[in-house]
Amino acid sequence: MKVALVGATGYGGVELIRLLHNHPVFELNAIYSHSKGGESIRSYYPHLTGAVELIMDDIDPEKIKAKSDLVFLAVPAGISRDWSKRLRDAGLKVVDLSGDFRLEDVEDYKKWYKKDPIAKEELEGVVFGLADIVKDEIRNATFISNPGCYPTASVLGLYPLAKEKMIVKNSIVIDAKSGVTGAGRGASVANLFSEIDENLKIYKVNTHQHTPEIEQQLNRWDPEIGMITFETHLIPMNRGIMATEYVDLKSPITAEELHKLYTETYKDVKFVRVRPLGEFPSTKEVQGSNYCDIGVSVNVRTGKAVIVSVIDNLVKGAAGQAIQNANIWTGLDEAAGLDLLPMYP
Ligand SMILES: NC(=O)C1=CN([C@@H]2O[C@H](COP(=O)(O)OP(=O)(O)OC[C@H]3O[C@@H](n4cnc5c(N)ncnc54)[C@H](OP(=O)(O)O)[C@@H]3O)[C@@H](O)[C@H]2O)C=CC1
Ligand SMILES: CC(=O)N[C@@H](CCC(=O)OP(=O)(O)O)C(=O)O
Repeated sequence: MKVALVGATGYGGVELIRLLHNHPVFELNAIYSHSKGGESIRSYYPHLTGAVELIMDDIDPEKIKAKSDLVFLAVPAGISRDWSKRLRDAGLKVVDLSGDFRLEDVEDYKKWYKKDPIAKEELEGVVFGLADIVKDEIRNATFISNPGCYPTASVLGLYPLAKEKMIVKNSIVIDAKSGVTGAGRGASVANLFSEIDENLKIYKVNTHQHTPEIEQQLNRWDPEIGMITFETHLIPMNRGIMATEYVDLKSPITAEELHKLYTETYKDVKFVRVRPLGEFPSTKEVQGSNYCDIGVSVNVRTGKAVIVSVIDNLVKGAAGQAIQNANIWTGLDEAAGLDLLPMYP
């Protein structure tokens, strides 16, 4: 099946190029950029020399449709919405990596993304593609909205407790850290080496746009979960997210019982790996892979459940999950092209 990529010059785009290069069915035959049409992707990413030397074209939905059946759209929120519509109108299947279509409440989008809300009709048929959990919804989608990086780690970390309705209202605290590639390739002073190296910064305190996305998903499984406290930090590394979730539970539970809940929930879920009790994952242990690794514990003094979930933001948090979604949507093995061991060390 021929697939296209819009937003090829970005970090999400170039990670899609890497993963699609070895895909057994999807053939990436065309890539697009709004400002670099006519130029070779190699000139922006020399590591692709001799392997992928496609020339980028201007974004033209009709032209894309003539060449490909499915498109991965990896452009910023606020820009994605118009391209999504035009690509869908041209008859393409679209997997969108931006935050534009993730929030069911359009007022939430306005409030947290500080952009004009999307018309409700535009959300019809959109599926929030949390690929490890909602496979049946994905098979019946008309459009896939790929989850955000932090929400992927956080929601997979909390799903077993949410579906069993074990969480005390408004009690969830998520302390999350990300590598710098999460911010994309665009230059900014805040992301200079001299600002990031040997530094740890909290950002978007109580205002992060992924807050309502996490709440929306958790409240689907348990409407009593309410609101969360979600804080994000930038750490001096390229790839990786660690989300540590602190939760009050309605009834006391032992660490063994909690661990059993997680291992049972995820026993048939290929890309979520629950670590043995007492072991906690680190970001390097999933780097370059589509895995989300989880460690669980109970603080016996306070009774809080403490869950640690890690992903590679560019793979499970973006390109990998997008391909997993496209695999499921088109009837392929969900792991096609994604059976990658993490790069270690
Ligand atoms: N980085 C990450 O870890 C994650 C990213 N995402 C999401 O994926 C999407 C892409 O992110 P990322 O690759 O990191 O971002 P980058 O900043 O690295 O790249 C942005 C891309 O968007 C394109 N673009 C910018 N403006 C426009 C426009 N007006 N019209 C069309 N294309 C445009 C750029 O193309 P050009 O070359 O023409 O400038 C570039 O290819 C975003 O929505 C982001 O939120 C989601 C999860 C994780
Ligand atoms: C490190 C870093 O800056 N990460 C970005 C992730 C943004 C992102 O992925 O944007 P969406 O809202 O489109 O999902 C952030 O925290 O805003």
